[in-house]
Parts: sequence; structure tokens; C-alpha cells
Amino acid sequence: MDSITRHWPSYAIACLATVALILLSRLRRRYRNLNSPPGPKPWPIIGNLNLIGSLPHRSIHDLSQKYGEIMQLKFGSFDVVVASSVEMAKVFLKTMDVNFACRPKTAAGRYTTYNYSDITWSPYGPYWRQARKMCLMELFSAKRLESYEYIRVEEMRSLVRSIFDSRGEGILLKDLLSTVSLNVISRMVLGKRYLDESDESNSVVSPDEFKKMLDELFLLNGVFNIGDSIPWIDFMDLQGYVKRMKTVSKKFDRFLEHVLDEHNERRRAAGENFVATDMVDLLLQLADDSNLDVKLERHGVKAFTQDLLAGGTESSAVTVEWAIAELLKKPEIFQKAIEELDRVIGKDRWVQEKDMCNLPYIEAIAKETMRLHPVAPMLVPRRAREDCKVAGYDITEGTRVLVSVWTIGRDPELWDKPEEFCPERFIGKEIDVKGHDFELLPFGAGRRMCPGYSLGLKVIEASLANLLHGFTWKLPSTMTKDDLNMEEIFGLSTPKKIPLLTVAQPRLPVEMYRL
Ligand code: HEM
Repeated sequence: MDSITRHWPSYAIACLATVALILLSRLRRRYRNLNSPPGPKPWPIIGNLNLIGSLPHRSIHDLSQKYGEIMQLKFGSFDVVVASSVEMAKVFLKTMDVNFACRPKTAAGRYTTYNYSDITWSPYGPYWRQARKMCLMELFSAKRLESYEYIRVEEMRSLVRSIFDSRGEGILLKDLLSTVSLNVISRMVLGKRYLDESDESNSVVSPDEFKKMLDELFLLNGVFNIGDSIPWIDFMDLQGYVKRMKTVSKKFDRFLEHVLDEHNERRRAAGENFVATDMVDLLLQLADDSNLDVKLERHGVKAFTQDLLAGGTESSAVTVEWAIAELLKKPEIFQKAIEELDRVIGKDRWVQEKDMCNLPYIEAIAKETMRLHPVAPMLVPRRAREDCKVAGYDITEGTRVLVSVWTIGRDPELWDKPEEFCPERFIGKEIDVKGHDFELLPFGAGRRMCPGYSLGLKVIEASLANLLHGFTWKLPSTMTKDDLNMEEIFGLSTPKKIPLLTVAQPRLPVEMYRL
């Protein structure tokens, strides 16, 4: 109340300015005779924000059922177009991809990624293009990923060992999964686990604290921050998100400064003989390269490093947790998966990445999980770079674009009994998740598609396969499958609202767990 009283003159000016802007934009539309996509009538100032609940992808899904495959909403003073069919996704992410390859400016991009210096929030242009080139040529090249396979194998073993040690007890699966992906990604990106408490030099932040920081970063990068839609009231930070963004980015900065200092020290000490062994080494080398089209500054290296750590940790853990939760609801799927694993792998070895092409049923479980629980249900927002026409409708420059892969994954025209978890639907079908088949786009498609998809997919498939191969999974004895809560929370990723608590029992001969 105090803050509103104190700021009322700015508040009044803000309201007037917004009303004026809306009237102006309506006049502009009428004058230009624009034919906008259908959508609900917006209110002054808030537009259609009143229709968006705590799970925006579900609210938007419901609206798209009424207004169709392309609809226009108003979030405060911004036009938002939602594409929710294969045809529309193709237009925005393929045919006209270059016009929609920009990101909107958001508080998250500004405060948590060194003022849009990372890959995810940087605008379309030479800096972002150079970043993607680095991903393609250096960070995620097939050769580089292969060279890090031993890390994934070691971390998978340590996952299996911790589950074995907790056999028969309730396990919070996502915690263990996040540890694996965090360790895999820190070893690849930072050169060591970094968050290993046993290592004295890693005292900057504890693993638990770091996981909390990542959760917070993911949440804040996906939330609907009102100030992003109604910039005039941004300064009030009504939801307190901006304050949280500043806090979390300070914590990350402290950690990243420590990482870069250590890496630079190692480089200095090695002198001429220095060989890059991790992604931060590579980024620091690129930062020294005077031939780069756009200079990569220290804050850019920090922003990229943070992007890689965040992108690589949360998404795969979230996906595998959903997969096991779905299977606990349908034990017959466990049975089929185990039959396949016993037949192809046998009981005397663990699953390796190269086995995946012979495990179509496990692959199908992963795809079915990503169909029903895409980590980013509306991808990451895009922004129209120029005025254009889509399906006969006018889309004006600056319009934000959401592609609802959540709705596409539930389209009854594409999927039989879409709400049912049924991996069989993928057996014998050539549908992949690599951005070619627009009915299944968990990693997006086009220029802005996830650059880490092949690493993400490797981690998801290998952990899922080994969890199913090594253990039988049950709910705690006090729970039935009907008690299993399948609600989600919305952020940049969409994890289970209530973390999955489950009980594992070893399935293979006991010596197999002596890893
Ligand atoms: C495990 C599963 C993963 C899923 C489901 C996932 C999903 C996505 C999605 C949906 C996008 C937005 C695409 C778009 O706007 O069209 C994205 C972008 C991105 N992802 Fe991933 N991702 C995963 C793993 C990773 C990994 C392992 C990394 C890096 C280590 C990563 C780094 C990024 C980055 C940097 C972007 C921004 C790309 C840009 O804006 O140009 N992701 N991811």
C-alpha cells in the first residue's frame, strides 16, 4: 500500500500512458486496416492477462481450443501470437523462421544473463550467430560429445551406486537425477565436478545451494513477470521477481568469477603447453581470439557458461522424473521395457549409449514423455523482427510469438487418445525429436532450436534405460498409483509440482552394482 501511495503520480502517468498506447495501437490498426488473428477482446492496461492462470500453458491451450491454431492475445501492451498446430509451427519455425528468430526483451534476460549476453536471450544478430557457430563447431560437435562419453558413463555408474545404496528406501528421484546431469555438465563445461564438497577448493557454493540456484534461475526465466508486459509498472516489481532475479544472478556471478579465475590461473601456469580440456577453456580461448567477428567479453564467457550449466542440468532430470512417474501409473509398460532390456542387453552388463538404436521401446518411452511433458511447453518466446503476413493475418513487428508444443502434443487430429501415456504409438514410426517432425518438438526447431539437444537426448535415454535395466520401481507402501500427483509447476522448465518419491529394488545380479 505504502509503495502505491508513494508512487501514485508515476502510477497515474503509467496508466494514462498505457491507455494512450492501446488507443494509439487500435487507431494504427484501424488506419492500416490490419487483419489480426482471432483472439479474446483485451481489457485496457492488462490486455488478456486476466485469462492467464498459474499454469500459463494450460490457460493458453484452453484459449486456443476456442480461437484456433493461430490466435492473438494481448499481454499488457504487447501483442502475443500463439501457434498451436503443426502447420502454424512450421510457418513460424521453418518457412518464416528468420523473421521470428529474435527473442523479446525481458527482465530475466536483462538481470540474469548479463544484459542478454547469453545464447538464449541474446537478440538475433552477429553476436548470437557467432555463439551458435561456437556451439556447432566447438562445444557440441559430435567429436567433442564423443570425447566426453567417459564422463557420462562414470556419472551413470555413480547414479546406479547411490540408488543401490538406498534400495528399499524412499528416494527423491529428481534429486539424484539432477546430481547426475549437474556432474556430467560441470565436468564437461567446467572441467571437474566443482560442486564436490569433498574438494576444499570448491567451497564457493554447496551442491544443494547450487541446485536451488538453478531451480530459481529456471523458474525466473519462465515466469510471467507483469513488468515485461506492462513496462510502465516495471519499477514497482509487484511480484518481487526482479528482486529475486538480481539476487540469484549475484550468487551465480560469485561462482562464475571463481571458475574463470581458476581457469585463467591454470592457463597462465601452463603457458605455451596449455591444452583446452573443458568448455570454459574453449570459451576463454575464443575470448582471446582477435579474429572473432564480435569480441567475446568476460561477461559473455560467464553468460555462456551459465547457459550451458542451466540448460544441461534441469531439463534432462525433469524429463526422466516424468517418465518414471508415468510408468508407475502404468506398470505394464515397465514389463515391456524390461523384456526389451533383458533381450537386447542381458543381465550381465549396463546399457551403453550405442545400444540405444537397438532399444526402440525405451526410445519410445522417452518420446512419449516428451510429447506429454515437454520441458518448455511453449518453447522460449520469439519476437517478430518485421511486419509480415501469416495465414492471411497481419503480424506486426515486435509481436511476441509462442509455439504451444504442449497443445500440438495433445492434438486429437495427430494422436489417438492423446491424454493417454502410450509409447507404442511411436513404434515403427519415423518421428524424431530433432526438429524435423513438427508434431513432436521438445527441443524446438529452426535457427533457435536447442543447441544442446543431442547431449540432452543422450543423458535422458541413457539414464532412463539404466534406471529401468537396473531396478524395479514402486511407490512407497503408503501410496497407490491413484495417489500419485501429476500436476506441474510452470517456469522455463515444467517439473512435477510434488517431487516423485519412489522405492527401487535391484533387478540384476548383486556383483553388477560393484562399480
Ligand atoms: C534435456 C533436454 C533439453 C530440452 C528438452 C531442451 C529444450 C530446449 C528448448 C525447447 C529450447 C528453445 C528452442 C526454441 O526457442 O525454439 C532450448 C534452447 C536452448 N537450449 Fe536446450 N534443452 C535441453 C538440453 C539442453 C542442453 C544439454 C543444453 C546445453 C548444455 C541446452 C542449451 C540450450 C540453449 C543455450 C538454448 C538457447 C538457444 C538459442 O536461443 O539460440 N539445452 N532448449
